[in-house]
Amino acid sequence: MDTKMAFSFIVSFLILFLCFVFHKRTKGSKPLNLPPGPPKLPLIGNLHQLVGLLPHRAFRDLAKIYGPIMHVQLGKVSAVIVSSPRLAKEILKTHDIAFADRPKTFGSELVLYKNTDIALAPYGDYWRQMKKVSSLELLGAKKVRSFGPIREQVLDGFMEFLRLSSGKPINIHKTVTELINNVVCMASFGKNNKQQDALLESLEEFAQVNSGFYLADLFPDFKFLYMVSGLRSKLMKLHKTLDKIFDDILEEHECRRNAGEVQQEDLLEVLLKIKEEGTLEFPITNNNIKAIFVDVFAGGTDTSSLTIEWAMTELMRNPSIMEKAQAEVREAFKGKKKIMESDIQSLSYLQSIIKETLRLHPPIPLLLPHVCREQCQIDGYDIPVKMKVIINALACSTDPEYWNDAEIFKPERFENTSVDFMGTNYHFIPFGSGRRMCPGITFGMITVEFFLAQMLYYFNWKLPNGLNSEDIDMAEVDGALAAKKVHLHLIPTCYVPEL
Ligand code: HEM
Repeated sequence: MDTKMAFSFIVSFLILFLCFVFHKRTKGSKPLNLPPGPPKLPLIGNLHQLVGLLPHRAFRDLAKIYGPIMHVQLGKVSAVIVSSPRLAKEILKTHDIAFADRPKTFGSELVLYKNTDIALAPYGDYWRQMKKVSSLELLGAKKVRSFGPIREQVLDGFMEFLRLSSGKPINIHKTVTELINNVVCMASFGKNNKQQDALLESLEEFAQVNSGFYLADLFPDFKFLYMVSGLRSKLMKLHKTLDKIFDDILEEHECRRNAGEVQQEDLLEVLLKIKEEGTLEFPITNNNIKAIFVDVFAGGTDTSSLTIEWAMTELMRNPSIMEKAQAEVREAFKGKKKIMESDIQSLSYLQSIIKETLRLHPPIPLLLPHVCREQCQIDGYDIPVKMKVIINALACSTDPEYWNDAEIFKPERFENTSVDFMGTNYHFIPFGSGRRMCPGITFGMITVEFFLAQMLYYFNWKLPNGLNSEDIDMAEVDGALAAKKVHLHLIPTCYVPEL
């Protein structure tokens, strides 16, 4: 560390400490019966218990000691962590309205145009209106089905790429993410966009710096931290880049519209029409549309691609499950020259594999944070207004009280049961539940299923460099998304179907 950096670090720390002491003296403490939790250190609270660990795994371990409802102090942010299906139901169903808010961060206000997207919009009339638009007009079953030809076109290209790569290792993460980004881009704007890679890169960076675990967000009262930590300039730069990309996309779309080239109703066209009709109670602007596309790209790309990567990883680690899955698709598609999206509905074993993947590797293991709007009691403890509430979906989907052999990959557990991810089985909530539940389930799941079905039908897979299945690194990256830390590389070899 150079002298200048060391100096600014020491000064920040001192100011932080003085602010902390001052705050403690001026604020009277209320006699609330908060949930129990691990002992807290002055200033940093429980942050030291998370250093170098993955929050969803560290919280799951702490819950084994302190119980399924825990109070933690993350710097200056007070949070309640819920880790059991019974209490997740209390928050997401019984007291759904009381916990339907989201936290605001400096980053979300800036990059999401004052939180006017859907995912991080505060609970209220604007959010309700846009959630309805997303569920009915953008991501409803009919609209998602209308993008079938796009998925088929992208997958045809992928299968051709795999045939050409036969015998050579490919990076599953990189390839699948790029292709799903193509699907999302074509569904959103009607065509691929030359800036789509830059868009994805910026959104990945935003997801990282807006995870809620950045120093400045953990001490939100101390605004200077945004400056000294460099987060402010990073976010300003990100906002500028994204804004320019979206402006270019809007301009190009306008030109294509004027030239009569917009044929199929892509998502941008749907939103522009809604804007122009002017029938919404809260009229939307181009900035609101840009904020919604941040959700569509951030929510629609990595979640699906990492599910495919984890599913392939588990299949490589479990050869008998891979064999059974390939037998299912090869029987179902026997004699077909081309696989259409309508053909995948009968693949019940593949669907169980996807559910089991989402159970052990929920892409957003802590869901998106909820915020309490009305003081209420959960399990006898007080949860005050503004308290951040984090639901540990991973802890719920691996709770040994609900799952036998909870840590073992066993798709058969989903056979002959009605347990699904639609938000009513609180021991399995990879998409959340209640008012703030994910509206993109159909879009995400159809993509994951169609990709996996074709990858398993047309190809056999093996690990490169003589690796064994036990050698696969199962570590996750640190961030809001539980992506695989070391990308999965696999060698495809063509399977010639019997006609
Ligand atoms: C495998 C795929 C996906 C997974 C696992 C997933 C998961 C989630 C989760 C856990 C939440 C938060 C729920 C909560 O806080 O209680 C969420 C919210 C959301 N997701 Fe997804 N998602 C996926 C795909 C998509 C897609 C494809 C889109 C859009 C194209 C999307 C858009 C959204 C939006 C807009 C929200 C915010 C809803 C709200 O706050 O009201 N997601 N998603």
